[in-house]
Amino acid sequence: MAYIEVQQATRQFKNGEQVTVANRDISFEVDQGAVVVILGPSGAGKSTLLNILGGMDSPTSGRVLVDGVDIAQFNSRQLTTYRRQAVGFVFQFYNLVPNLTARENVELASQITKDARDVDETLALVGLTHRADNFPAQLSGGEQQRVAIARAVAKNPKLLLCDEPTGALDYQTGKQVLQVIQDAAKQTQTTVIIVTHNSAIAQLGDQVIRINDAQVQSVEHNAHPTPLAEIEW
Ligand SMILES: Nc1ncnc2c1ncn2[C@@H]1O[C@H](COP(=O)(O)OP(=O)(O)OP(=O)(O)O)[C@@H](O)[C@H]1O
Repeated sequence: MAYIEVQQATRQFKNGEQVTVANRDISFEVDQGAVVVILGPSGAGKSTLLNILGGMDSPTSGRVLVDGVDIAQFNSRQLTTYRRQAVGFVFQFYNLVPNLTARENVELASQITKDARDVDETLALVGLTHRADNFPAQLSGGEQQRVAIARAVAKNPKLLLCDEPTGALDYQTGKQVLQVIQDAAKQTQTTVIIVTHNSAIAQLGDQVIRINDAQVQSVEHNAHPTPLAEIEW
């Protein structure tokens, strides 16, 4: 059985008379430890899908099996536990706590998880040992994003969800950050889902899911993902 199985997931939003279908009959499977890129234009429904996988939202209908459990059936308390224990998030704008140091930001995440990784080892994993005592404002964008990755990975999550993780970074820094995500994921055997509208990033995925107009357009398996150093965008 695949690690993630999304089966005909639909998410509708109702606003008075108006109904928006953000995800329509979405189905795909993901193997454990895979790096998956979800690609699609603005408004295609990527964030909606990521929110569902991350337990921040539930589909209106359909099943979302993660490690054999249907999270679409979870009540809000179960979703909170799922988010806390099973999911690491990396956002476009880092979302670090400004008055905590890099180490303290990572500690904050590890403290709420049962099976957390060692904080200093995790900072070393993202190459930030020397910046551990700095506050976010003292760090570059790329360094802040690496703290955010460390914070997500420190929870030892089943799933690492990244929403446009390079969206606020320049070209070279963006590449370095993707490399950190890829290396951290492979070393920790974490399943990674990266949402982006940048089709160049798709080449690094073990799997690429293209979404358009709320639906899955194609699912591609990549036996030989392109090494990041060779990807240009
Ligand atoms: N809470 C909501 N209420 C109503 N409509 C929503 C809500 N969230 C998303 N939508 C609509 O669902 C559709 C898909 O939105 P979504 O944010 O998932 O797309 P996206 O692919 O992530 O876009 P972007 O790349 O611009 O973030 C859009 O038409 C959006 O307006």
